[in-house]
Amino acid sequence: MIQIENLTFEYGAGGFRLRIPEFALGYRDRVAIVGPSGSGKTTLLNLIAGLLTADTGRIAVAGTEVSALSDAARRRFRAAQIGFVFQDFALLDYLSARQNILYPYRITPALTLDDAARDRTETLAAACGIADKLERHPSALSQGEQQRVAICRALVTQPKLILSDEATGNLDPESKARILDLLFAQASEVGAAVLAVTHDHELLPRFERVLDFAQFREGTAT
Ligand SMILES: Nc1ncnc2c1ncn2[C@@H]1O[C@H](COP(=O)(O)OP(=O)(O)OP(=O)(O)O)[C@@H](O)[C@H]1O
Repeated sequence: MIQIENLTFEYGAGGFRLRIPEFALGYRDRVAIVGPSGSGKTTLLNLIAGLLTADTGRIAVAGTEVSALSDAARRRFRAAQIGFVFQDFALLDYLSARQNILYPYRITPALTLDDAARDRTETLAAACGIADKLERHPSALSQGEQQRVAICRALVTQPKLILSDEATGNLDPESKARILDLLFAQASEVGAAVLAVTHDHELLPRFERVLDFAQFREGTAT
């Protein structure tokens, strides 16, 4: 699902530099990313999603080289293939929770907003415990509720790749386990791969593999 070779990326000359010689994520894989704050975990997710562009090297997602696409094509590709739970949720406050969840359908002509998508919104919201909050706007929701809206939005399009940046960070332990169950259940249903940044070490046994960013610190990696 993801193939990375000789990736380098720098935030401007002299800025933080990420170098990953090789990384592969198979279809249906569930891999956790751990590592110190500031080690580049979010940067990697943004590169995979095409929100940042690598300086050198290759990132292929589902066989498509993301950096070779035009901006518009990359947006379409991301919306159709990738569900991204952002660390800061990235919700739009002028929209209700329901409209936020269905937002990918507004911005992606290739996605059809049909009854199935509306039903999935209800099902996901119920599974996340926010079914009665769907008409509220993000500013009237708690951090944990906003996070769950962001999770529903990432899953509603049934993406083949789920990128999650601390998707359970603002939740209590019981909710964390439940949300991870939901992410994995959704992933299994559509055969999706999961790549999840987490600081919750108790969740790591749930993943097949852990990518530790401590190894990339001095620009050396395996
Ligand atoms: N837009 C930016 N411009 C310049 N530097 C940036 C930018 N975004 C992040 N950085 C720097 O890049 C480094 C990696 O940041 P990143 O957010 O990828 O780390 P992280 O491992 O996800 O951290 P955390 O666990 O705290 O979320 C940090 O030193 C950060 O300050």
